[in-house]
Amino acid sequence: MAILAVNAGSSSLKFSLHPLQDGGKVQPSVLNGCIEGLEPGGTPQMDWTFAGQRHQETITTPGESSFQRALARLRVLLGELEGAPTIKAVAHRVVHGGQAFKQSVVVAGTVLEQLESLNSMAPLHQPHNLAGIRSFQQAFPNLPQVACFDTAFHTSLPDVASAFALPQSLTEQGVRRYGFHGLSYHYIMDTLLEQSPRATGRVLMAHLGNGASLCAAVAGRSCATTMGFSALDGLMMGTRSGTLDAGVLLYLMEQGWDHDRIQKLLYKQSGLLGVSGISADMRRLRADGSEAAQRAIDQFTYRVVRESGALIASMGGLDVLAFSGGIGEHDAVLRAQVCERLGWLGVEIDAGRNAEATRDAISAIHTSGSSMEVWVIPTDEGRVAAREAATLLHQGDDEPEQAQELALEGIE
Ligand SMILES: Nc1ncnc2c1ncn2[C@@H]1O[C@H](COP(=O)(O)OP(=O)(O)O)[C@@H](O)[C@H]1O
Ligand SMILES: CC(=O)OP(=O)(O)O
Ligand SMILES: [Mg+2]
Repeated sequence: MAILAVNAGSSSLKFSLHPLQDGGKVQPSVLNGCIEGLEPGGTPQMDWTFAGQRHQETITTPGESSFQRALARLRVLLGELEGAPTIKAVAHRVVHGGQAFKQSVVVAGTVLEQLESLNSMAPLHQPHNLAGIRSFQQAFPNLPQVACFDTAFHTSLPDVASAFALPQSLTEQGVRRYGFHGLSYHYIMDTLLEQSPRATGRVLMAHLGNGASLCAAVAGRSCATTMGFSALDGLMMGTRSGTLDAGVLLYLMEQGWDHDRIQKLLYKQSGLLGVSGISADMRRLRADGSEAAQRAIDQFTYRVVRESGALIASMGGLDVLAFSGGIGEHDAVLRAQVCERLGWLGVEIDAGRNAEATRDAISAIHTSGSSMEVWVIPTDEGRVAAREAATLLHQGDDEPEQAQELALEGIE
């Protein structure tokens, strides 16, 4: 038996298959894949690795939309893989759980409607996450669908960190900091706790990918984070501005900018792409070498350092720093510059270990004289989602009246 973990985005669908041990313990994935080109009119391309073999193909399966075509192909693929375990449930990454969902939930009753009411708080993610759940419900009607929230890891935020300096009535309505990338932080935190006794102290985790954020955790629990009410706050990102003086929005509104134009600006035209005018992709900017590309990289680095300082101060110091996400895992120059600028804290990394850490493995990159540990942790949001689903279903298994026949009959 296994759990299929799914991360449905605006233009991509990431999936991984996690076998379950007896007792419900989740194993690392045996199948990992990504389908890109899912935007309307796009040509879906699937890239997947099974049993150590990588495959790539252009999806030609017919269907109403590129997402439906991709899903139809994925169904067939899951049935074709020789020796793959039977799927017991599908675990979906859903970025926003709002005030109501503080932990993972089996999607039933009004859950989808409640989650839909949060769409405008994460317009780049939530509608696609939920469309993914609906499509998988139709494609695999016999399987439980489990929603696993990015916001759940941050429900431990103290009020002082989660409330904005706004009237209490708005805070009570739910206008407050939720924080995101929680599945990733959950994974990084658990990994650090397995690797180092110091991880029970003050930890700063940097998830630097297309979306980017920082999380401060003490005793394994989130106590401050840079993303807020929406996934716009905090660090500069691939196409998002991060923290912005709200006065800029008032100014733009006075200039006649409407909601949709401002939303597009903040979510799709800013960040590395907006500043460089070249690309949202850090690899392309590093390779470009132009002044505009360097300006965007410098600003990204500066913002990581500045926000790190704020979060470290909120914890009163630091014991462990961890880099993750596409940029955090691969970009040794970024890691070196961030650590150098935090040198006043006593952090020191080994240049050789830092350069080597660009491989897909957990690495410690600090020197023996460093006052804090520095780790590179390849994140695995799918594994956390699968684990959450396995736990929920295991609880369900203990209640005989809820026992269901979960065999994957839908797959031809
Ligand atoms: N070798 C690399 N060097 C620098 N940046 C990289 C490298 N590999 C990937 N990245 C960057 O990682 C980012 C994507 O991160 P990822 O966590 O995969 O994003 P997401 O899951 O949000 O789509 C892109 O900006 C990409 O350029
Ligand atoms: C919440 C968020 O920004 O997610 P991602 O990094 O996947 O875009
Ligand atoms: Mg991501």
